[in-house]
Amino acid sequence: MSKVTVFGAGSWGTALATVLAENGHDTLLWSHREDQAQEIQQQHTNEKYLPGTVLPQNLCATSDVASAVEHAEVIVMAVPTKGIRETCQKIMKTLNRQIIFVHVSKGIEPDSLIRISEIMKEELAEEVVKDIVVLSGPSHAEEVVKKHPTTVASSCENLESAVVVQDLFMNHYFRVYTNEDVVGVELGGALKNVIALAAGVSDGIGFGDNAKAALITRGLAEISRLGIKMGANPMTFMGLAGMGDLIVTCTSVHSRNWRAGNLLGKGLKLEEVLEQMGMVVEGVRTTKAAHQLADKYEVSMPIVQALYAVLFEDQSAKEMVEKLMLRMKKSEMDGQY
Ligand SMILES: NC(=O)C1=CN([C@@H]2O[C@H](COP(=O)(O)OP(=O)(O)OC[C@H]3O[C@@H](n4cnc5c(N)ncnc54)[C@H](OP(=O)(O)O)[C@@H]3O)[C@@H](O)[C@H]2O)C=CC1
Ligand SMILES: O=C(CO)COP(=O)(O)O
Repeated sequence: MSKVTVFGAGSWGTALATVLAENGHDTLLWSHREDQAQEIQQQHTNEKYLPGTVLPQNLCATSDVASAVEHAEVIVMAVPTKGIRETCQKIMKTLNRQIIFVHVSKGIEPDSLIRISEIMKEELAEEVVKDIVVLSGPSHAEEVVKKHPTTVASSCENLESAVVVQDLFMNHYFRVYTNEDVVGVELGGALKNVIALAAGVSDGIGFGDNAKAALITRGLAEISRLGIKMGANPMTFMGLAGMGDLIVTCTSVHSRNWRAGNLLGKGLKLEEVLEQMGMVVEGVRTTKAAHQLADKYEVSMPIVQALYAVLFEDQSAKEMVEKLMLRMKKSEMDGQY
């Protein structure tokens, strides 16, 4: 049994804390809101993020950072990308020993253009980090708490730590594979959100399965092209953190990115969509980052460009689809990998 603290009590942090508690680990869930920590601790629910779910009785919660840090042999970071720096800074105030960090967030920081593990390395002192492990794959929180079979990858350059995290989470409904390609696993998880937004837009406009299959397939080509230039193993994009997560996010009503895209496709403005969602839509900031990365690495990413124009340049989604379709003709294999 290990002592684990999960930082971030949204849908995913709560679902993962549930898996850990059910696996018998002494699990503490940290929320930045006192009322939410109390709800989880006393009523064993998290109604805003996982309505109707009864959480394990042995799952404890707190909003006190110092006791959350004190508890942890392993820390799981489950806050949205934009909260990673701030949460690491809070943890650094009292952490005085070396532990394994796991992160489960799926984003890339605009402007700095760095991945989550790189952000964490900037904010956490070397002396307190044994390793940073990424846990990522096709895994909607809503299905995990129903114990529906789910598979993810545990990724770290140090395989030993990836295995430690595999062992922490593995059970009969949550299967964890190891993968040593951290760059590919982080990029796959972040960039699929951009394509899922586009798939939602397509569905919102009223296009059908042909269009969605095109977005998934050509989206994967864009992700792979960029990922390979950034040093990822191409095979990762065929795996759970690549194709697997792309499929689940582009096709599931659970996906906030798909749902946000769907509302955009129906004609709502981005600000209206984000207000209506009330949960994190990582793909919006990551579209900005992906657009910048395409420029930086000189990679052709037409779907990313089209979505950027819809989100940030007030272009009509329908017109952007037409532009995508009427680009210069090419071979399917042109600049593919
Ligand atoms: N949901 C899922 O199925 C999956 C999500 N992920 C990834 O996990 C990450 C977290 O997503 P998810 O749990 O779904 O998001 P949610 O929107 O469900 O919850 C976000 C949680 O983070 C809290 N929060 C927001 N900003 C901060 C901050 N600065 N410091 C501390 N806490 C903060 C929110 O609090 P408040 O209520 O006050 O806003 C809320 O509790 C994302 O990167 C997502 O891509 C990965 C796999 C699956
Ligand atoms: O990453 C996820 C599933 O693997 C969750 O996707 P959304 O953030 O779009 O809900």
